[in-house]
Amino acid sequence: MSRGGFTFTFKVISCMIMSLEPAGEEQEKFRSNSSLYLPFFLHAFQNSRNCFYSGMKARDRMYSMLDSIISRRRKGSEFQLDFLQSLLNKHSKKAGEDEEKLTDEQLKDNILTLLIAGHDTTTAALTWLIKFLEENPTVLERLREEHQGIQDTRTSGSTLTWSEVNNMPYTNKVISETLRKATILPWSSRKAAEDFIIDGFQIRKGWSIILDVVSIHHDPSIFPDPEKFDPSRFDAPLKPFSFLGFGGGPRMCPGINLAKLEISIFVHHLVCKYKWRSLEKDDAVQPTLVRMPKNKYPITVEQL
Ligand code: HEM
Repeated sequence: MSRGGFTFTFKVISCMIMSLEPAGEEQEKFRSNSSLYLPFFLHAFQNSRNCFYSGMKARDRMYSMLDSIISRRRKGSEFQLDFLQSLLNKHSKKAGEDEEKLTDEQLKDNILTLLIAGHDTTTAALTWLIKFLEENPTVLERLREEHQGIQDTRTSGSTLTWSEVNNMPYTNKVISETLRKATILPWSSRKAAEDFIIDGFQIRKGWSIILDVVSIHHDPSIFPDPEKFDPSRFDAPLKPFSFLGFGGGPRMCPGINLAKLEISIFVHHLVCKYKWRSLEKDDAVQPTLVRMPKNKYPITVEQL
């Protein structure tokens, strides 16, 4: 699953951010370079010099590809309605303006940040979701009912409309429960803005703080029977900051709506058209920055 999920999420994100054609040569080059760049992040804690070297080289190749895309756009030989174009429109220097603009280096860093932050997380979310659905047939059945209901009331075509995507209450709960149980990003960090005391511990202004999100998401006083996959936990509003699947506060994930949109569309087609079965039973988690099933959860898929 994970390889297919990786390709799918990469194509969606690279298309939205900088209009790379889903089957084009640039898309393929970007995808293969970013799969070399990612291990550098994911294994940062395992200190691998090989990963670091090949990751930096892949980053430089992506920078030079971005240079040529940006130059085509600046010359006007290419125009697209995408995120890169809105950055370029806002950050091109115009005569008489003294507003601070992003440099091309900063522009390229922003694009790479979105690509890197956006697709591996979404791939992991889809992989866990497929695993949890297979392990919980009653949840799958209810989810399928929601999506078949959408299909049955549609008068034409198979493309989801904006209002259909925004009216999937059970799917939203399944996504949240997936992110709670799997906790794809296991920790977040913050710097204390002021002195404070928490549970009797004194924290000083300026200290770096690591939040252990796995423990919060598996705290039985907040989520009773925490190992159970139970989307109904999200029926009622939760205590603030107890669900941190996309983080919280001003540094919360800016890609939350895009991620939910991608997952909802994927789920719709998956549960309406297919059934699947895992090929291996293994609950181990890969101990990397983005938590994935260690065996990448191989499955066989059949049409319904
Ligand atoms: C299921 C998919 C995703 C999950 C689970 C996820 C989760 C997270 C989490 C937990 C954080 C840290 C928030 C905090 O510290 O409070 C984060 C940050 C971030 N995410 Fe996501 N994310 C996902 C998809 C995306 C997508 C699609 C994009 C963009 C295309 C994106 C871009 C970012 C960026 C740029 C940050 C850093 C924000 C900052 O530091 O100010 N993420 N994400």
